[in-house]
Amino acid sequence: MIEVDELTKRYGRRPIGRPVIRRPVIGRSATGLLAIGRSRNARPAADRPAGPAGSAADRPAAGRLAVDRLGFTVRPGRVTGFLGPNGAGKSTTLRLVLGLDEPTSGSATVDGRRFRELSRGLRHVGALLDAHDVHGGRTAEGHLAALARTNGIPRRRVVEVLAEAGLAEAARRRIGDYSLGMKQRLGIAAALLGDPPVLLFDEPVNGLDPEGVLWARGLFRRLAAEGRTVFVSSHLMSEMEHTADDLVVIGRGRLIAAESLADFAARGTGGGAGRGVTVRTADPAEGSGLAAVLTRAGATVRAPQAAEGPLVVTGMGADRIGVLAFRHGTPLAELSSRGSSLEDAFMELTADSVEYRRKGGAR
Ligand SMILES: Nc1ncnc2c1ncn2[C@@H]1O[C@H](COP(=O)(O)OP(=O)(O)OP(=O)(O)O)[C@@H](O)[C@H]1O
Repeated sequence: MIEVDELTKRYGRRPIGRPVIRRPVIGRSATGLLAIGRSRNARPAADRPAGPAGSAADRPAAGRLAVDRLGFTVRPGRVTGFLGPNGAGKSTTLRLVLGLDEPTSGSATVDGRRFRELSRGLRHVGALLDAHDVHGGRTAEGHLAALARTNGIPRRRVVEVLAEAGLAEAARRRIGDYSLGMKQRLGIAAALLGDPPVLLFDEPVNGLDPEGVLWARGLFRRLAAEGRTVFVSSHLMSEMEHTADDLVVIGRGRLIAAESLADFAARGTGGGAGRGVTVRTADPAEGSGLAAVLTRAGATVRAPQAAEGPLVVTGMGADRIGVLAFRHGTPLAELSSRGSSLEDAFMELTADSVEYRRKGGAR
């Protein structure tokens, strides 16, 4: 179980125009998990070379409240999706949970203890934060073997997780030659290495092909079915709706929702029937009869624009429409929900938190 309580992170000021210094944190902790993460803290000002006098590099950027009194619980035996628009604070929260950054206030614990207090490292928590945080000159096998060695994990696990991730044949190739999707698979393999009860994945399906996405979804479901805590971040609701049992949704560092997927979907416009259902009858002439039946049952029916066009029904779900059509003896050629209520709920609830969007454009 992961518990986050009043967690707050305010980043310090850093000069404009300088990149974030991302220092490897390998060896900073005996846990070994830190070997697959990096600190994103900028170097302290005194530590940095000065920029040209009066340049943008000398002007301080305002400190950034990336995580703002965040509180939620991630339960075992379930896949929990961690959602929010770009820059919402998801990666920062995951780094705080993993002890890779210090919170300004509040706490994050894994099974009741701060991550740094956990002695079993990768055998307690597995994480994929950034698939690129690997040594390009190593082979996948060498990388995993090194992690296994420093965490007291049997060598046979390296072979097992490489097979699980579909990388058995590429195990002896340089990671530098891997595609993004292969690096994601390797990152997931590394998270599984210690057979941990708690797993965190930051945007794990980025770069995966459709087969890879299906594999990852199946894997997360299986890990949860085994009783593990599975926390998966994404900025896309469509990724989560096939995988997650629960959702934690944040925007601008603040909690927007922490509830089951079903409860979250019910918040969408019309509770699932908001965008309507497309209904096409096999015989266009039967459409008006069905429209009358549906209207009597309480639905709103928009008539087809052309004789052979579909009806658009709102205020009633596809399942109920199917039952009424069946009872009325009307064969259907098409019955489909128009868009997802989850997507609606996500867009509506995070609308005020979206920071980066095209001016004058649709979200
Ligand atoms: N080391 C840092 N120093 C200063 N600001 C930072 C640092 N790391 C992140 N931020 C800022 O904190 C905010 C939250 O960033 P974070 O990467 O946690 O968001 P995110 O939800 O993971 O976004 P995305 O989906 O785009 O990856 C952003 O405004 C980001 O610019």
